[in-house]
Order: sequence, then structure tokens, then C-alpha cells
Amino acid sequence: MTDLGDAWTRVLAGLPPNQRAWLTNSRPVTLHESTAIVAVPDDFTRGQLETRLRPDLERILTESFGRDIRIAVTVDPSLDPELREQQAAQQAAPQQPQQYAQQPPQQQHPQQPAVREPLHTDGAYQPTIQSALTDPANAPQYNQPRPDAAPQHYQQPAPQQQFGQPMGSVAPPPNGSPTQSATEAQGEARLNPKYTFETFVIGSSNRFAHAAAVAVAEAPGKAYNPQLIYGDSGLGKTHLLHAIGHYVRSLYTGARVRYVSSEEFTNDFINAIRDDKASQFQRRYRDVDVLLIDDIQFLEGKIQTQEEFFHTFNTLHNANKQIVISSDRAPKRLEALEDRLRNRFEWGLITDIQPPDLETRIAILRKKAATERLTAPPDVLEFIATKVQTNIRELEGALIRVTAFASLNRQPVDLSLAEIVLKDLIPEGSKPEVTASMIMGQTASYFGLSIDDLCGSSRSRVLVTARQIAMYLCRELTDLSLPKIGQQFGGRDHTTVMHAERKIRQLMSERRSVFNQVTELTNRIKHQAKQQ
Ligand SMILES: Nc1ncnc2c1ncn2[C@@H]1O[C@H](COP(=O)(O)OP(=O)(O)OP(=O)(O)O)[C@@H](O)[C@H]1O
Repeated sequence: MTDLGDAWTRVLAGLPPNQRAWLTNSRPVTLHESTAIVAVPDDFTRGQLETRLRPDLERILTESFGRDIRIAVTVDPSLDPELREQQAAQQAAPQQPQQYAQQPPQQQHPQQPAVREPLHTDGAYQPTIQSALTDPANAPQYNQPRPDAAPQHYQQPAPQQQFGQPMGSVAPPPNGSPTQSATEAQGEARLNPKYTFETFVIGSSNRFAHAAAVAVAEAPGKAYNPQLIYGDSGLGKTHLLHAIGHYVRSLYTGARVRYVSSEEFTNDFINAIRDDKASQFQRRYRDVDVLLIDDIQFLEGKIQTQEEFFHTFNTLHNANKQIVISSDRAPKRLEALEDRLRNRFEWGLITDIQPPDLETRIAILRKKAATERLTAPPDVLEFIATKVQTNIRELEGALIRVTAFASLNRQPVDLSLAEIVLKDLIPEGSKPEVTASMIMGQTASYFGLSIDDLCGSSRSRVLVTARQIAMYLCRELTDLSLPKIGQQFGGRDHTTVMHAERKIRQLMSERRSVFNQVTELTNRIKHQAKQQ
């Protein structure tokens, strides 16, 4: 089998000298499926590879391996010969003050030390991803908090770096009068506090995407730009995007991180045009260090928004600002997206997430139970994980229902109880497709309301609960995103849907009536879906 090192030698031999010169200090890092990762010493070289050399490099690699190979370029400053010389000189003179400029972030992940690549002999940073891929045991581990430990993310506040400063130059600790308060910045970043790397379970289905996400968060704008994560609904793309945001913010003081779904980006853009506030819009998305943009497939067919996003992308990329994108499909399958955008997505690293295997599903349930303080014995977790196989959101929903049912009946969570609850939730045989209109129709008729009531603005108690239950069921039983669900309910904001989801989860374990309503409605909706 061809080895990447050999193939790279062939690449070098096959290029004309003027092109080869760009690769003198490059290094092939690893081959993951059809992506060859290549490290270069600086951003400028990366730009040359991405724009000028890419077609020839990919052609020669494709010929060598006999299958389609694409490259992703990462910056590893230690490949710069001048830097090596400097570092060698420093090593020869140990009495000199240590040179930090090219070191990795010294602070570890607030919860668990991230196991990183052994440092080069010259002390330079190596992307975490390589060792995580070659030996999964090396992937950063963010274990469950020990029951006896204080919440670990509050432990040992790591010294932070100022964003834009070289790695290792430590910013002064926050002194209580920052220009922007932590809460404000958090609000602006719009990150869900629950979606962190600590709460993300790593398995073979997501190891590559996770390792790349950690590498990107540790060296934003440097490791892989853009990073694109794709996979089916409910497999953790949004979770990883938020986790990157949190980790960047914990490593770099003042880093401007912004998470946005593509639907919100589109709506924001339309409103900005309508209100003549284009420059404000542009500032919001271009004056950031890390832009996390979710569900990019939503831009398909939206020509003007794509145009705007294209310019946002270019501005950020040219300024070495990190862009992370999620999509429900591989970029080449985003057929209604302009070529120039798809093309740019391929400049960086594309990682996919697959449905988790049984062990990972069990581990996810275990972690979820621990973080939500839900008690469920191992055989019940295993049973749920066996029953719900594809969507992690559904997996979590099943755990919540089982524990809610037990708490309402003041019964322990055991296998027979889990069997009863899941029998209705997950019918045998093929999975029927549930739509938002089915959910809304069934909910309206169950509560004696109309669809207009569900979409309207009345806040009477019954109506609010019915609306929230319908939103909760849309979240659990369909693949619709938060903004899409909001749209279905009279153009409500995605935060309203998030609130409804949380509220119903809580009420299900507190009020039997709500639990019964949700269960009955689920049965009716699934029954209807099976008939279609
Ligand atoms: N590896 C994981 N470990 C722990 N929880 C996970 C993992 N993957 C997904 N989840 C959880 O599953 C739920 C769904 O994940 P998420 O919303 O990130 O999926 P998604 O791929 O973005 O889906 P969609 O495309 O529908 O938006 C979330 O609650 C998330 O925390």
C-alpha cells in the first residue's frame, strides 16, 4: 500500500521547480480516509498551496493512491528553518530566557489535561489531531466529572492568552474591570454552556472531527481553516461548534467568537438590507476571531445571502480568522451552493461524523445521566442505547422519558420500566417520517385548539403548554433545526424553541399530566406517520 511519505516524495518530484520551491519546508502529516494533511511553515505558504498548487498536488496524490485524494493544509511554524536555527541556538545557550513565541498554549483544558502530541525536539507545537488519529488512546480525554469532585470547569482557572498575541504570551489575569464582561461576551458568542468538550463523548464515529475541532480551538486561524464538519441530524455538529467556541474563549482572553445558524445569518442579512443596516451586519460577522456557522445547507438556493457569506468568508480568511462550518452533507453534495463557496470549503479540513456505535451510545447516556443528575442503572442505559441507534437527540430524549416516568411513579428506574416507556416511543420496524404539520395537527386536536392558536400570540396557560409540547416534539421527533421550528410556530425566535424544550423536559418529571400528554401525543403522531 502506498505510504503518504512515499507519495509526497513523488509529488515533489512531479512538480516543476518553481512550484516545488514552495514545498521545501512542507511535511506530510497523515492520511485520513481521502484527506491528506500537509503541514507548512506559515500562512503565506498555505495560501499558495490552497490556491495555486492544490490541483497539481491532488492530481499526483490521486494517481499515487489510485483513488481520489484531497489535501488539507495546516500551519506548523516549527517547519520554518530560521525558527529551527533560533531554537537550536537557544538550546545551546540554556541560560537565556525561554522563547515562548512558538509554543503551544501552555494551559490545558480547564477540566482535563488535553493529551497532546509530544513536542518536537525543538519544542514546537504539533497539532493534536495527528496523534489522536494514529492512536485513539492519545485523543484528548474529557472524562466524566468524578462524583466527589467540584464541577471541574471551575477549577484552576488557566492563565489566558490575549487573542492575536503569539501563543504562550500570557495576558494579565482579568482584573474585574474588563472592557466587556464575561457574561456580555458569552451572550454575544451565543454559546450553549452545556455544549463543551468535557460533555462530548469521543468514539470512533466522531474521533477525527473531535480531534480537528480541538486542534482548531487551540490554534484558531492556524490549524485548519475553514474546518467543515458534516453529518446527519442529531449527531453532535452543533455541540462541537459550541465546544470550539468555549475552548477558544477559555484559552484566549478577549477572543471574539460568534456562533450563528445559517438561517439566522440569512434572516439577519435580510433584515439588515431592509433596515439599511448593512454595515452593522457586516461588522457583526466580520469583526470576529472565530465564526461558527451551523447548518450551511440552509444557504442552498439563496443567491444573495451566499454572495454576502462569500465576502464574509473571504474577509475572515484573509485576516487569518477561523471559520468553522457545519453541514448535513459533504460539500460536494451541496449542489445548490455556488461553486466558489464549495470550493473554498475544500480549502480547509473536512471531517464527518457518523452515527455512534453501541459503546459510544452507552457512554453518551452515562455522561448525560451524570450531568443531568439522572439515575439509571447500566442495564437500562444499555437497553436504551440498543433501542435508539441513530440520532443522539432521540437517545437523550429516551433517557429523559424513562427517568421522568420513574420519578412520577416514585419507582426505581429498571429494565421493565424502561421497556414499558420505550415500547411506545420506538415502534418496531422501519422508522416512519414525522413532520411538523403532523405534530401541530395532532397537538391542536388533542388540546381542542386550532393550528392558528398554536402559531398565534395568546399566552393562556393551556395554550402555552400545548405550544411548548408541540415544539418539544418537533425537536425530538423531526430533524428540523431550532430556527426552522420557530418559523413553523408563527415565526418565533429559536431561543423560544430552546426554552420550550427545556421547560417540557423539566415538566415531564414534575407533572404526571404533562408526561401523559407527551406520551399520548407521541403515540398518536407515530401512529399517523405509520399510516402515511
Ligand atoms: N458525542 C457526543 N457526546 C455527548 N453528547 C452528544 C454527542 N453528540 C451529540 N450529542 C448530543 O446530542 C444532541 C444533538 O446534538 P447536536 O444538536 O449537536 O446535533 P447536530 O448534528 O447539530 O444536529 P442538527 O443537524 O439537527 O442540528 C445534543 O444534545 C448533543 O449534546
